[in-house]
Amino acid sequence: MSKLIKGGTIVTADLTFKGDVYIQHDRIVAVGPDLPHDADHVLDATGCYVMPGGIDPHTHLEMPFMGTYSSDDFESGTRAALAGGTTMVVDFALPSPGQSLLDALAMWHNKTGRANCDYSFHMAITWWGEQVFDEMAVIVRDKGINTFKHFMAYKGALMVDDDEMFASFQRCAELGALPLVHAENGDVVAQLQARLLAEGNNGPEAHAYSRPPEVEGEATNRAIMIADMAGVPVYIVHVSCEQAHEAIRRARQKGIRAYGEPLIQHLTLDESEYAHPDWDHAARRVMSPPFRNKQHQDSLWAGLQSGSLQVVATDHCAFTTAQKRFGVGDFTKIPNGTGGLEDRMPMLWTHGVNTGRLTMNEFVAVTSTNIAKILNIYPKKGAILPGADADIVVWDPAREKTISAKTQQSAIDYNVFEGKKVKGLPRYVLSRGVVSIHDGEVRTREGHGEFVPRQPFQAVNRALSTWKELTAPRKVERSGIPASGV
Ligand SMILES: NC(=O)NCCC(=O)O
Ligand SMILES: [Zn+2]
Ligand SMILES: [Zn+2]
Repeated sequence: MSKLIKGGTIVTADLTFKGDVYIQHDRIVAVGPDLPHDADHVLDATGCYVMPGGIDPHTHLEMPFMGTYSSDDFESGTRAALAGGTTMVVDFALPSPGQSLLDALAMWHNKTGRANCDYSFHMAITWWGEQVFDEMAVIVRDKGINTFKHFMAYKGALMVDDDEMFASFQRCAELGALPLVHAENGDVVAQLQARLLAEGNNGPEAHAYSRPPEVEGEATNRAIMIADMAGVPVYIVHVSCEQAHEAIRRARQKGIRAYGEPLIQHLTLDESEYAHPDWDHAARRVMSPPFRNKQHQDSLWAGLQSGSLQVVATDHCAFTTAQKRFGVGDFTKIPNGTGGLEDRMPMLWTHGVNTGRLTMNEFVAVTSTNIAKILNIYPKKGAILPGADADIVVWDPAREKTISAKTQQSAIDYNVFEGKKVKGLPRYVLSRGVVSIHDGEVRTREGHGEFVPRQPFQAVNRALSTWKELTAPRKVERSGIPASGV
């Protein structure tokens, strides 16, 4: 079965040119001007940009969290992803304390039977011991996972301490894996939460008061310094503020390989949402870190423009209004998380490309190609090249809509972007060659999604260990040692 995407402008992370894309089965086989018309299906891309499908490296589908499960599963979540131009998601396998990493991974694989697009996993390190140390090697060498997530927050649940993090980061360095970090100082958050509650501050706005930017900036800097001491690169998820961005920027200027991932929510929504008089409105926007002010947003945009931040994700972790109401009277019980999978690409195009904050090529870089390279799956993903998977979005810059929960794919009953107008939407979305969005209509295929294995890193980890070895502390050999003074 062959397909031809005809008459569009191909936009990649580094090139923009007129051309067609020829697909056979699930792969791109040719890219260039005026390719032959003999394909089984021709998709008209006139007036459109033909780009690599988006990759969202941060989702929590059907995640057990705060006494409930996030409400989008791998079916509705990947359907929402495709509707918005995202053709691959990377979710998190979360072992419970004491649980084998391999058992947790098997549990997460069991959730994916109805996935509509390709997916992969990060493995979370939620506890530490010899078993975890040993199983990390199996995860990397046999299970196709090269990233390990560490939560510095959620004290008493997912949080790990510095000791555990340093041990795990060193293991990542040995295995050619990349540590990911949720950087918030969980001890300080816990104290601030208790103080706010004691003062009678129990509404959703107190969630934001309990997680000021300093909590994130301190933890980000600590994670980066620990990674540097362990001799491993580090990827900071959901960077929301200048303090965290500044720590990443400063580290990068010193040659440290630190990556930063802002979310579309933090780029486009601000803290005023928590002051809304409607409790539900504010609680639906409770996530960690919380939304910030305009200065922090400007910092994140500047980071994407200058390259100090590399990836835009969603952290899609969707809870219904009924679930959010678990926290009426106690903001610490509001399940943390928001949706965004369907809206990431249209919102970033509208607020990034249409405003001149991002070029189209930068858009492709931060939604797809950069993370494909960081995760070691480029050019299978994140590229319009012969041999690449046919994960493609045909993007119509003139297509418009107003975001509404009534028309969304996500299973929840609201949308944090409700009422926002977007200009720039998919005309077609192909998931490994399957036309899943056809002229805006959803034609996803349940079970089509496949696990994408990822090989351990070679170049960066090897370069870092070579440098660490060269600069390691060495004993000074002395010829004459004076006798002890006693
Ligand atoms: N971000 C959030 O509030 N919920 C999802 C879990 C996490 O990433 O911290
Ligand atoms: Zn997080
Ligand atoms: Zn997350």
